Parts: sequence; structure tokens; C-alpha cells
Amino acid sequence: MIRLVLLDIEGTTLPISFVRDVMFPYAAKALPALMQDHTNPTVVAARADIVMEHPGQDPLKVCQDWMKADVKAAPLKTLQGLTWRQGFEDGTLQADLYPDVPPALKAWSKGGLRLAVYSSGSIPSQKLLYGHTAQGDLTPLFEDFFDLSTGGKKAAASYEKITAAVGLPADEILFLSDIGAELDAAQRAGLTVCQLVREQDGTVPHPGVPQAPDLNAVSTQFGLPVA
Ligand SMILES: CSCCC(=O)C(=O)COP(=O)(O)O
Ligand SMILES: [Mg+2]
Repeated sequence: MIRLVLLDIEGTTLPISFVRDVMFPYAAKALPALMQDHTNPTVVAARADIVMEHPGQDPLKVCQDWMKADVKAAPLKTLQGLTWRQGFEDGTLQADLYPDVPPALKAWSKGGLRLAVYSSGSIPSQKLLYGHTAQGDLTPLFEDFFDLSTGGKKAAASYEKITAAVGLPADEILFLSDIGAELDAAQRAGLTVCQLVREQDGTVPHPGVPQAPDLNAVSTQFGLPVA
């Protein structure tokens, strides 16, 4: 029986186009000024991590290249999160979730399911995003938020850590993602998984895992409370 749903964000609850065409350009514009900040300890630590990984290279250029290739690098995700704060708080950014998402999350939570997020986006940016949606603040629906500080999403060990943190048998956790390698890793750790194959995102169906086009279909397939 599924007791907790663990959700990816990009490509699962939020269209990839919103991340690539709205959030990334916003961050790209704000990043040059942010990276000049030598007083913010979070910026200083992220810049030091980038320099250690890419010695002799301009950290801003490294971040720009990472963004173009959508590399899920922890220091980049931290820095992007800092830039998005302003945008979400002043209303320039508002999370345009897939329409099936808010009603399904509310129905699942109301029906007693526990909900948590696992995304490459930093925990502060996850909270900003779910805190600023067209349907209002959805953060109270989630009991936990996990990011790359738990480990990479393609490593089974990360899902083992999350399983330990939530204190449930692994197969009672349903992990939802669009990315095959993430689902494979979660499955290796014993979690129940389902791939969101979003037509709008052109998701490539991954062999060997259950699939659903949206969260309503997930409810039907796994017997979860219906919106
Ligand atoms: C608050 S998440 C912003 C989107 C993002 O930067 C990202 O990397 C999402 O990756 P995911 O693991 O959710 O596919
Ligand atoms: Mg994703």
C-alpha cells in the first residue's frame, strides 16, 4: 500500500518549458551580479565549489554552460535558487504547474497520503516554487523536501537515504519522475515507481516501469484518492 508519494518537479509537476523558457532566463540575467557578491556566504561557498571542480575557469561561464546543458550541479542549483527568490516574491515569477497537479496533490493529502519533493532544484527554490503557484501556497501539502544534498537522483543510495528519513518500507513510497535513470535508481532501492510521460514535454517512455500521462492516471493506476 502506498503511504507516501515522492515527487520530482521538472517534467513531472511543472512543464520543462517553464523551467527552460522562464526560470532559467530569469536566473541567467541575475547571475552575473549575484556572483560578484563576495559577502553572501552561500554565494562564496557555491563559487568555491565551482572553482574546485573547474580550476582556472571563470565560475560565471561554468554556470552559464551548465545552464545551457541543463546540468544538475548543486552549486548552480543553489545560485539559481537565490536569484529566483526575488522573482517569486515580487510576483514576476509564478509557478505554472500542470493543471492536474494541484487538485491531485490536495486529494492525496486530504485522503491521508504523505507527500514529499525530491528535485535537483535546491530546497529553498522548491519551497519558493510551490509557495507561489496560481492556486496559492501549496507548501503545507508537503511534509519533506529533498534536493542534491541528499545525493544525485540517479543513485540508488539517495533513495535509500530518503526511505530512512521518512521511516517507511521502501515499497510504500511511490516515486514519480519523467526521467528513466531516476526511476531505475529508485527501483533499485526498492521504491514503487511511475514515469510521468507528459505529451507537452515529449517525454520518452522508459522500458520496465509503469507509466502515466498525468497525476489522475497515477491515482487510478495505484488506487490513490481521486481529485
Ligand atoms: C525548484 S526546481 C526548479 C527547476 C530546476 O532547476 C531543476 O533542476 C528541476 O529538476 P528536477 O530534478 O525537478 O527534474
Ligand atoms: Mg524531472
